[in-house]
Amino acid sequence: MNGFLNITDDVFYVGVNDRDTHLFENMWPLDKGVSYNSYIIRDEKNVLVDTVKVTKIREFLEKVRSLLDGQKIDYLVINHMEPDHSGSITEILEEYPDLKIVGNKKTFEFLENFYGVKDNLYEVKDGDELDIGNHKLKFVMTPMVHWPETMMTYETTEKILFSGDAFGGFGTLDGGVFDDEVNLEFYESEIRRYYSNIVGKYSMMVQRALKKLEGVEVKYVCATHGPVWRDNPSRIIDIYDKWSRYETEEGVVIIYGSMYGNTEHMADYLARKLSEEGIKNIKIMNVSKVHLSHLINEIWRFKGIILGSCTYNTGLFPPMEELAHWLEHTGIKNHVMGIFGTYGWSGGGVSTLEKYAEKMKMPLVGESVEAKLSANREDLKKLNELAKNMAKAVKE
Ligand SMILES: Cc1cc2nc3c(=O)[nH]c(=O)nc-3n(C[C@H](O)[C@H](O)[C@H](O)COP(=O)(O)O)c2cc1C
Repeated sequence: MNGFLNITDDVFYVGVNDRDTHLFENMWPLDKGVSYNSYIIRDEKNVLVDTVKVTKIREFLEKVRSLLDGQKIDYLVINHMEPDHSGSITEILEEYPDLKIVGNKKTFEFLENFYGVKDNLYEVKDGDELDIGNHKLKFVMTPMVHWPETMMTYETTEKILFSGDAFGGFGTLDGGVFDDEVNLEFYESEIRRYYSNIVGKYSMMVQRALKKLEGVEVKYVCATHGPVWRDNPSRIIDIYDKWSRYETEEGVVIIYGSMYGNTEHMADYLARKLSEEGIKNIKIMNVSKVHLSHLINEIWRFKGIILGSCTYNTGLFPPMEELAHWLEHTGIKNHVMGIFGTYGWSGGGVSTLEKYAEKMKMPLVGESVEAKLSANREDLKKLNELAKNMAKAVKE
């Protein structure tokens, strides 16, 4: 999107799209890119809220300059110090050397350590307010959502919540910027992929942050990534509440690891049986092919997980091992699990998954199914049973 965009008469979107970066944080595939959102409030004092990744500095500065048209920036509010938002601070300071940087104590530690900046600081604490004319900013500390210094800035006159990374997600803003202009199904999925992989580990802190916002009227949610919510801001707040309480939808994700197709065959069989039991949301995903972030996204969404692994060198198929490790890292809760797999001689895949389920405190819906090399008639019967139990468990 070229140029700046009005959110209200005095509040503007000056963010940028990144379609160049392959991996966010050098880990998460950006198939559909990402936006770095930044905002300006024009008033007696002009305020810039967050900046953008430094690779996009030229486009960003052009937007800021053309909007301000020679006026200065009085304050730069830093809600989050991760470099995809703080990366342009040095350049902004070169252009607007007199501005005051608004942040909390932790923000300023990061600011000095990252960029050597320690002057012109305006420190705020939870609940502090800053009067900039017609608008007033109130600062809400939201530590560990998902860094220690994270905070939100609430503009009390127009009721705009500048929320930092909370409520944000992947996906560039391709023309549509507001929730009423875009395909929400796509963005909600990408917001959940961001949430489940990056923020979800800190769900308890998200809940704390949401409690602080209870009773606060929010007419706009302006996050640092993804769409601006003006039509239905409570929708994204409610979704976040749900995800951070580990609330799930009825459905089952079957993730399998298979070298020669025998374990995959069992996954297909299970899925058909689940369908016959009336489950509509069924996803079969190949752990070797689909990126972890997409697997975790679907797992976070649906109540039922069925993991299937062939045995490899007495244990789990390595890509399944990686998924299991990462899933544990996210701290996911409130799911039910089913297990199946194959082996050739001594086994090890299924028993490793069973130990994993116990460690994860994920109840097994039924007996695991372990086939020797390929599923025989007896194994299929057991898979049928597993599907029935899973269908029952996710409907509860
Ligand atoms: C490289 C390799 C290592 C294996 N290691 C074991 C093992 O340690 N123990 C075992 O019981 N089976 C082992 N197997 C046998 C597989 O688990 C078995 O062939 C299974 O049917 C493979 O399932 P798939 O067709 O879904 O790939 C191994 C197979 C391969 C190719």
